[in-house]
Amino acid sequence: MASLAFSASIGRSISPSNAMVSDKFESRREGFSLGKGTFARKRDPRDSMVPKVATQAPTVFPSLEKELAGDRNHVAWTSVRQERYEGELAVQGEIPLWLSGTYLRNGPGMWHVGDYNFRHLFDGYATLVRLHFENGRLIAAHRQIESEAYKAAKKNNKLCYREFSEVPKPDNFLSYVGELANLFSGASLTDNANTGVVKLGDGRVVCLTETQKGSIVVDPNTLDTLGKFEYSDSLGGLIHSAHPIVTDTEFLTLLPDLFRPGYLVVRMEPGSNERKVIGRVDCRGGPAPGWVHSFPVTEHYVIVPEMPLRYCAQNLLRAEPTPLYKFEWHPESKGFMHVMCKASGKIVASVEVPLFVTFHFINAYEEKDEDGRVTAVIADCCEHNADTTILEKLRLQNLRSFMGEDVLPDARVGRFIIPLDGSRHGKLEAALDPEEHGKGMDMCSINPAYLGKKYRYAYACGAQRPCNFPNTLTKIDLLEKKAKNWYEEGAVPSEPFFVARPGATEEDDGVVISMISEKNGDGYALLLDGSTFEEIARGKFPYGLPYGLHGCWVPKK
Ligand SMILES: CC1=C(/C=C/C(C)=C/C=C/C(C)=C/C=C/C=C(C)/C=C/C=O)C(C)(C)CCC1
Ligand SMILES: [Fe+2]
Repeated sequence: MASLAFSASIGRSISPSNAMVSDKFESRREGFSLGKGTFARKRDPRDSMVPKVATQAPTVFPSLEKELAGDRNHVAWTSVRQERYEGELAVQGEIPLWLSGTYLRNGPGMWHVGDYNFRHLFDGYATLVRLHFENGRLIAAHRQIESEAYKAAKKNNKLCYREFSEVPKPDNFLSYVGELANLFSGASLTDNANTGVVKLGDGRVVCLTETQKGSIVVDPNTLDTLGKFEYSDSLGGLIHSAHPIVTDTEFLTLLPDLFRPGYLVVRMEPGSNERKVIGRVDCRGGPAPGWVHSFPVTEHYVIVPEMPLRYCAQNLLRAEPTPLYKFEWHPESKGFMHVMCKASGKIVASVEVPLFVTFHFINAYEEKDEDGRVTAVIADCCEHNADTTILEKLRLQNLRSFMGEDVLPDARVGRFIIPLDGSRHGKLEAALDPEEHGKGMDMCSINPAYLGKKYRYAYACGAQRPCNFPNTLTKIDLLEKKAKNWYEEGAVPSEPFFVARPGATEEDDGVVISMISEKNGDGYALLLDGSTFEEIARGKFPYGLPYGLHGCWVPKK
């Protein structure tokens, strides 16, 4: 397939009213050459207009838009146009002068190799986006992460590693046998670090996914891939939680044990690559540990969720995806919450809870009585009403076929109440009426100063129905049990990320950053006031970016 003819006028300066200045481009999008390999894809009628998008003010293609059915070509679910970009964004509104630093957001942004299109949102090759705020100005950049999986796909023009749902096709039986061996050793698993990005206490910035080998160090200024983050311990295992708890003083994560169902709770110090075991939790139900995409902590405890949606060794081996991918729903195995003391590794509570499905914990804290004794742990999460269908809804075909029907399954802020008095059961209830946020709830953040502590506010994506994906930015007030919602028709916002104002004393004194993929193919970075939840500024990208998952903040030194 031919690469698109590429306008020669790249790397030029244009006026800020044209949405960017001093833009640096490299290879051009789908059907584009990336280094040696060519990622060729069927030509999109809009590709011919790419140079316009890159060099002019917001470009809408009204007649073309009408011709395209539904949201088939929503930019949120379309591979990123080009491998990298950097430029200053024209800003409407005012960026607070105190906002000084870099927001990084990671996510799967390229969903094809050659002519082959991936099927699931989580399969895409990682696209890292950077928003640098300084003196009221906003410089944006994006770049593909150079994982082995991405480089091999570019070089060979085919999928070479096992992604979330995609499996490379073995050329013959012998290579299939080899492939099985590779699976057991982990060699065939992807290192496509497409899920999150964290800043460690020592300043290193690491992109992550659920395979341990997919821990990749990047330069937050240039977005260069610096190399693998190699864990120097011998704890082994192939997978870990995609969301470690990272503070200036520690890195905590969970390593699921698929052979002897359970989890290792491990800790790593800043400056070190060695994880040390705090303790182990044995599963109480099921043939395998529950999927732990994330987990919460309090000041003194690590909470280990045992979700009835469990890893499945047979599904890991399959060539074709099953409805729940590498997982299986085992309601008979029940759901549990375990509480481990961070200092001793002892389990202080292990309770059965109602069935649940969650990917993202919001926060947790210790509830105390009037004498200051801890009586319970409260853990909040984005809970999908114990329904796994959200995984299927996140298939690209479903995301790309929105025709106005309301197909997003309901979700809520699930609040676990875990008593520490030896009770055998814990509770799970909605922390507020889910109607407040349109019964959509995922992709959450809090003020990081409240991590593990009693808190009042959470930011997340909710729903304005009908929709097929969370389409609002939502501020949840857990005290008043109310929500404020930001919504723009047809827009797909990414996870709202809270940055506190230096010196703030109120929990919600700061800004919320999100990136918006618009219906017309455009996109912008959005700043909302953390308290009023009103827009304070937006910076328009030269073209819309695909949806992204999780981010982190790197303050200016
Ligand atoms: C690559 C392999 C795996 C990878 C797992 C990955 C990449 C998991 C990523 C999970 C994510 C991004 C979950 C996000 C959830 C967001 C939701 C529910 C949003 C809802 C909106 O309404 C394993 C499967 C671990 C195994 C082998 C290989
Ligand atoms: Fe996540």
